[in-house]
Amino acid sequence: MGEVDEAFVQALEHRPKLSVTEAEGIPLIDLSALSATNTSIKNPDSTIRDLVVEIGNACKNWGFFQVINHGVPTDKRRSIENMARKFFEQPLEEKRKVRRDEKKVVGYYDTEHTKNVRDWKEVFDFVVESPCLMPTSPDPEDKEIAETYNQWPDYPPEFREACEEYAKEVEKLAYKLMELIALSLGLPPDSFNGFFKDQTTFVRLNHYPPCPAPHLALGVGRHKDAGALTVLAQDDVGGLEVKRKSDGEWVRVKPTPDAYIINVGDIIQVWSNDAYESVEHRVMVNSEKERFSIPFFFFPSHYTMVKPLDELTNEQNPAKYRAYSWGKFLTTRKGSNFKKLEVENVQIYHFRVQELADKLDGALSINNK
Ligand SMILES: O=C(O)CCC(=O)C(=O)O
Ligand SMILES: [Fe+2]
Repeated sequence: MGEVDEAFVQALEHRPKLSVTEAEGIPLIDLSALSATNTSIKNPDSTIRDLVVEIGNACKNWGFFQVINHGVPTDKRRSIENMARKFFEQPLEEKRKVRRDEKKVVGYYDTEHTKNVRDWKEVFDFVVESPCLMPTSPDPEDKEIAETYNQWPDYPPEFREACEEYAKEVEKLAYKLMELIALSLGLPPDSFNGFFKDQTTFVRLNHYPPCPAPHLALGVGRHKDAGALTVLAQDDVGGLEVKRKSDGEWVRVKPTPDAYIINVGDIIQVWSNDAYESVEHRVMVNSEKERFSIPFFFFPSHYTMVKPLDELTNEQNPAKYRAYSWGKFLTTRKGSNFKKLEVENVQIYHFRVQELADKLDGALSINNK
């Protein structure tokens, strides 16, 4: 077994077990009720209501589920998968022509770190709305906003079209899922839609090459997704592991052909005031096979102030988080991808009301707003 650069090596307690626990019980949800001609989310009949209960339970108990009969055309998925394969096959100097840097925040990148350990992967990112508006600096006083444009490679020639068409289809699915989630929280279905006007959503093409030391390195280290919802396509190789809520065990999400893996992100956790929690996950690599995956990170507009929804808080269940600016949060995270930080990255628990109270050593009387 070969060795890898020290930058990739996980601390002992975070190294993957090479024996795999398959995730029995990650809910598999059939969305065909949504495409039946006589049903609509706006006017839910009993089939939609059953679906809403299923989605609510999956969000509460797992934070992760898979969907089938989701309405995303298979040919659009095949096409972006083929483009990803062709793009990553190229020599490094070709891929680096569209590399990401501190100014161009999307494009090709092969040195991402998760919690200060380098990931065994290369990625290509593109924003779904181009230009996409984002603050230029994490400094709360700096109000400058910049337009982000995608960088498209010359090869393969159909790359851009395949990416844009795919994103359009997955976006429709993401909106439907947010509507079902709203209903499952007892809210009107369109409760979240307004946050996604001027969205900062991006799609990532992930390529995990075979790794000579899969017992030391990870494709992506343990993390939670910061956005609202992630809609993930994985190929048939497998490697995604989810930290099971019931016992903290890392379990593998078995690939289901053409299904999407959906997970609740930090923003839904905050909006729902912890009714639904964002769950930790990571990606294992293996020594024989390369793996591809395509997450769609559904992100609100930069000017969204993320906080528990008023409809979901009251005197008995006060807001557990202070409002934070999504744009500033995102810019802080993006900036940190370029350096190996000595300190932990910004996390939603930094905005927990309790956290603040603890910090001030009880001097503060908790403000329920
Ligand atoms: O590749 C995967 O299966 C998941 C990747 C992931 O969790 C991420 O990019 O946030
Ligand atoms: Fe993730």
